[in-house]
Amino acid sequence: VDLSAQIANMKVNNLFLNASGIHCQTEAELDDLMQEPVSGAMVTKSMTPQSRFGNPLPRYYRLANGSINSMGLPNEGFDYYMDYLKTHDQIKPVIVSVAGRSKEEDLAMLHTLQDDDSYQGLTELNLSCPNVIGEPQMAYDFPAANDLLKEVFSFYKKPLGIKLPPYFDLVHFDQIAELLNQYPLSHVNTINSIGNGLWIDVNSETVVLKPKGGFGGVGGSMVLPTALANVRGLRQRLNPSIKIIGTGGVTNGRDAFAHILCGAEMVSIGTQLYEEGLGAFERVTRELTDIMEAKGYELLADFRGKLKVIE
Ligand SMILES: O=C(O)c1[nH]c(=O)[nH]c(=O)c1Cl
Repeated sequence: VDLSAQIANMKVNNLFLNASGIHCQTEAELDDLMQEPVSGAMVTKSMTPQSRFGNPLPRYYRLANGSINSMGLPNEGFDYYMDYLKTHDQIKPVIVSVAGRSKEEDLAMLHTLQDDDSYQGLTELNLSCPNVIGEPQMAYDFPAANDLLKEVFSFYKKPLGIKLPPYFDLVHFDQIAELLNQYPLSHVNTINSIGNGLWIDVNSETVVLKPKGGFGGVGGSMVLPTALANVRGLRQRLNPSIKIIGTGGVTNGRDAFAHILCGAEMVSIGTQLYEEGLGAFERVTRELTDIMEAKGYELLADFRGKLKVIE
């Protein structure tokens, strides 16, 4: 799938997809996403070479205005998802999310995808999982990320995007964009959860997640300002050929509209999709369509990236 081809004159109805990790680990969940009539694409749970149970429970907790998770990359393993693609009609593009626990694991999975002539899909290299115990986030280690991407693009010739964590300093927007602009990326998906937050139950004076002493990635409506900043900051700095999937904090049509104003080509829904169910796609799409009609916009391209600043 070439996102730009799908994006050309996209109307609202195929704008949305799930955030990786949400309703996308098992065959049954993937079938639900495949059959869901409104979303325009879907992404798998980030996969590792072997299946993983992930971190001990409790590892997800809903907050008043978001979520915190320390799942620890639970997934069915690379071969399971390859089999899924080979045995199911792709009614919509399936983005394959890859998250090796080392450079070697990333390269091994990407070599297999590159060498598999039957695989013509869009792949997303997740450089931003914050919850694998003892593993630093590659996307915060610029030299290591550059080494990895240099090696990846020496052999990987199919469409490839990367999933980034949020950055919080404009100098880091400059640095990651300068790094990424060297490579023929299909897209950047930003943001992943805000890593290593901490939530406390004051009544019991206890953390709410078991792994990592309670530290986990934060998502949901409270991360919208950070998500919008990262979509906007990267859109302003990345080559136009690198599309942006906006992820983070989308709960309604207004949030999706804001992501598109910042330059998002497609928009993921994560925490809200998990809490509300797949019906969120239809609701958010309807809300966005209503906003567009009220404003006189017919196409997403009519306002994409056209955020105004105060002169
Ligand atoms: O703990 C996880 O599985 C996880 N959780 C996240 O919030 N982002 C990720 O990329 C991953 Cl891989």
